[in-house]
Amino acid sequence: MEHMKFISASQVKNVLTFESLIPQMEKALAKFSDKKVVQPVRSVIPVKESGGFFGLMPSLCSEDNVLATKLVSFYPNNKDVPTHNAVIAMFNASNGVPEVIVDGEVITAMRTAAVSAVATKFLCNKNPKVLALLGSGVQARSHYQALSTLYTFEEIRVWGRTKANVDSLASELNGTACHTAEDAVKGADVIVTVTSSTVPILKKEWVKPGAHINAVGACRPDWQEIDPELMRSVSLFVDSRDAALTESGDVILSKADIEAEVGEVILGKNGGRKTATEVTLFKSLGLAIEDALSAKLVCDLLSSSNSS
Ligand SMILES: NC(=O)C1=CN([C@@H]2O[C@H](COP(=O)(O)OP(=O)(O)OC[C@H]3O[C@@H](n4cnc5c(N)ncnc54)[C@H](O)[C@@H]3O)[C@@H](O)[C@H]2O)C=CC1
Ligand SMILES: O=C(O)C1=NCCCC1
Repeated sequence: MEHMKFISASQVKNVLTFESLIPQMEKALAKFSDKKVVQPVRSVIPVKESGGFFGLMPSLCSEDNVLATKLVSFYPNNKDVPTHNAVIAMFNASNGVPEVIVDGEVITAMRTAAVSAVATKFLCNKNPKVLALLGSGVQARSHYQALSTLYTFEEIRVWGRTKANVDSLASELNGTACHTAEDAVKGADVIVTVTSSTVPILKKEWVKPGAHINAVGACRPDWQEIDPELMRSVSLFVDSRDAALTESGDVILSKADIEAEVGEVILGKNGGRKTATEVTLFKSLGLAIEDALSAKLVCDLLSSSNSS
């Protein structure tokens, strides 16, 4: 390990774009559901003293020569440092030698939103006009950017727990700061839940027929962001069935039936949305292969920018 490389967050930020990442995440979801990826459900250790969690996310995709693991911490109570921190360690899949460590903070922010963009592309009705963001942190910003790569929204609405953050995000996005979650989601075509809430914040009666929801928070088996009645009424898509049934309080506690993995929709094994009026919901937990293929993309982009 004489020559281990490190790629910093600012290097990642300089080369990674949603235009390049979204197709890569479509590939990651499809390969995962096509069983081309070896990946256990992540192991998570609660760090009780600080209310934080530490997760280990390994994956192998031999056809891409990718062997990697993300180490991620999420400390929802952090104030002066980011709530989510990560590194992605890349190994040579042929000989097992570690080659590069990539900062995972920007990748986690961007790949999660890119994955939601893919789910939205496959599940949403055509021409969504109103986007509602519930949450005003890192993922809210990132989801706006990723979804705006695919769609031109006429209206952006933001709601969150902290008024100052909601006001500043809404003004940054030229959107509307909403006083209640209900105000934000009424009539919205695409709804994104990106909070650290552990109790439901989105109710069934607020959601318009035909809406699409990306449910991104609540990654613990006893945490929820979505009203269980809404969970049971939607067409439910997930990134991984195994992960959803192990980690998602929204899925486990509501006992909602899973329609398919989004990767199965991409592969054409499931038809996705069946009617214009049903509500589709993508429950995202985050897959290790998303991180591995994002880190590989960063390495490839950096080496092509260095050689030109
Ligand atoms: N599915 C996935 O792949 C990933 C999911 N996440 C999850 O997405 C969520 C958002 O992550 P970030 O934006 O990075 O975190 P962040 O810390 O930047 O933002 C969290 C947001 O949640 C709000 N919030 C906290 N408690 C709340 C409550 N009780 N009610 C309403 N709002 C509340 C905060 O005010 C803030 O706006 C978290 O739950 C996080 O764990 C994060 C990364 C990947
Ligand atoms: O996939 C990830 O990375 C995360 N998922 C859930 C919350 C922590 C980070």
